[in-house]
Amino acid sequence: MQAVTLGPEGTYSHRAASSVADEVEFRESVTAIVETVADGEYDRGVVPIENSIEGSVTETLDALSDREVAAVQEIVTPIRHALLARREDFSVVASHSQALAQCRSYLESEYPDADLEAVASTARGVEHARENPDVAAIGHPDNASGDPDLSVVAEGIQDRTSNATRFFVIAPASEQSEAGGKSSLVVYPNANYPGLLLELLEPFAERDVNLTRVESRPSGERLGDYVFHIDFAAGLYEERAQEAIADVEAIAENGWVRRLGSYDTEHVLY
Ligand SMILES: O=C(O)C(=O)C[C@]1(C(=O)O)C=C[C@@H](O)C=C1
Repeated sequence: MQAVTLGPEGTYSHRAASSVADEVEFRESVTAIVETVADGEYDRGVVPIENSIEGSVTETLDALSDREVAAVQEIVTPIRHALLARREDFSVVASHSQALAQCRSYLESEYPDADLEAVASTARGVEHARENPDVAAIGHPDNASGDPDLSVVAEGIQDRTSNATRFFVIAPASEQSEAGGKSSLVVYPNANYPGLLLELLEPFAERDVNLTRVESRPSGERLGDYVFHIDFAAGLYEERAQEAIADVEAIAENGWVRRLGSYDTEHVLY
């Protein structure tokens, strides 16, 4: 199967995508990946959702509320970052903003004077480091293999050894499934009153459905107006999930509820 993910070659997304697809193509942004899968150009896309240190990948959440796709699998993978450079006296560290944030304490203590440059992906940062000896990159250590000019200056530089990122494997909306141990919803209530969030969550608590994540993102419509991303540990085939969603739909009657579908989790090591 073919999948599209964040490029260029060598990103963590590429590694995650390789576990579900034998052919991987690249795009420059998560939004472009979600768009191309929503349009049916690709059967599968792989996008980062959330990191154990830095939290949600907000561009992904926003793309998932703007476009209709299905989440058909969840991939959880440990993230062990390396510092890659042509020489040890660099002045700039380039990487994806998530990776820079995951190594914040290390960079502050070891390279307090370095300028941090956020680029489209870790592998894009590696390209900069290859081209410019003043630049070091944060990425997977294998990005240095086969390149005699690029060395691994340090390994395991993430601020916690438990660092892990969760990815969604996405598919066109028609492939939404009811089978799986977890499910995701995006809810826009288009309302704002005391107790709204409590009301949205109660249907799950009442039916003993465990919520695994609740995230709010600004709707962009007006200040204080939110879209909620809700993940829970039940399949959409289950009566308790269907009933909870029916309640949520009634509360969000002036807005909308998008089902990303149900999926299982795969833990990938590399
Ligand atoms: O830049 C990459 O290598 C990516 O695949 C993106 C990404 C992310 O957005 O979180 C994926 C995993 C790591 O958490 C760091 C960066």
